[in-house]
Amino acid sequence: MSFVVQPSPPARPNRCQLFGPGSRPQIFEKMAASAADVVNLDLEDAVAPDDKIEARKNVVQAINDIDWGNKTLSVRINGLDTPYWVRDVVDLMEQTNGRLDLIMIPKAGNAKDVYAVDAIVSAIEAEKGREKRLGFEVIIETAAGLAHVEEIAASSPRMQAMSLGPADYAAFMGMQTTAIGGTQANYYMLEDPKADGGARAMHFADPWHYPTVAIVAACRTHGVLPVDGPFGDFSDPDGFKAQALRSATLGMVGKWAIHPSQIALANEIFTPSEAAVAKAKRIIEAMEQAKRSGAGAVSLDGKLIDLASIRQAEVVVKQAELINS
Ligand SMILES: CC(C)(COP(=O)(O)OP(=O)(O)OC[C@H]1O[C@@H](n2cnc3c(N)ncnc32)[C@H](O)[C@@H]1OP(=O)(O)O)[C@@H](O)C(=O)NCCC(=O)NCCSC(=O)C[C@H](O)C(=O)O
Ligand SMILES: [Mg+2]
Repeated sequence: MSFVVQPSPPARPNRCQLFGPGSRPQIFEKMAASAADVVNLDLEDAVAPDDKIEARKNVVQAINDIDWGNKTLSVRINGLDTPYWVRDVVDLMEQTNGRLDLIMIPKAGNAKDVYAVDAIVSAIEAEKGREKRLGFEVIIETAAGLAHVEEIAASSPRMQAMSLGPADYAAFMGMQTTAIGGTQANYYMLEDPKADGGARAMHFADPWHYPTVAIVAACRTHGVLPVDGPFGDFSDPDGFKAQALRSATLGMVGKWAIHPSQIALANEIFTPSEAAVAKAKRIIEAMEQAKRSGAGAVSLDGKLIDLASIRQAEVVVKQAELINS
């Protein structure tokens, strides 16, 4: 046990982050009317270089003009290795009305990347006398980002969320795939040749397991929301759900949607089911009784529960309360 208490992440739902290119203003109203908790207007990789300036203008106008309701509103700026990002930040800070909640920093490679954006945002916030502090979210999608994941999570009090970007991650790691997330056909093990009469079933492994766990650990240490990134094949709802279930099981709180058909899937998987909440409440109740009778560990439905079970059950109950609040 550490003397350092694990800080809580921001208390807001983040089950689904819906992305849309800044160069496609026709869909902005649909994004605002969607059931996603977070809307991400994109200035980065979904916008062609020739459209960057126009997309920035569209996004500034949309932030000011559209009713975004109670959504968390975020803009993904261009990467710090491009000529666009400084103007992205300055225009968002100087030309919008204060509705913007977050800036998403793509390809964050170390804490200095976040510091650079923080310096500009802090200066303009102070100059303009803005009372609402803009938050940051980052994408871990490079080898450097993964190597420095913890310092990035700890980089600024503005940090609210951290996503895995499987497409760029695969590219920067030199992985042999062009798919965006999900099962990789060549990442499997064959059953022992001596087992099952030599039939040799294939067992697919999860190439996203390591970065997912690294992100979750860094986020949980520093009070940041860990989020699963995009699943590119929007014609494969089962594949999306399987990926989302894996990341939810490992501690992530939500997933990106790159098409409206993925919003309900993400919301379903990252909302604890009634059965899961009921079971969690039974565990808490049983442990309350156990504590009153002086026991630290008891059995419930033929299984061990102890004080750690309370903490596990509270994760489920708190997540459900957050969503229903
Ligand atoms: C993927 C798309 C290009 C598909 O667009 P489209 O062909 O228009 O789809 P549909 O015809 O099926 O659309 C059906 C209706 O839904 C509306 N629509 C489409 N997309 C969106 C959206 N994102 N938000 C809201 N509404 C949307 C259409 O207008 C249709 O409406 P209607 O006509 O009224 O029925 C497109 O979905 C798209 O652009 N998606 C977002 C792409 C994006 O932002 N990508 C960036 C994030 S992923 C990434 O960057 C990788 C990551 O960084 C990494 O490294 O892993
Ligand atoms: Mg990317």
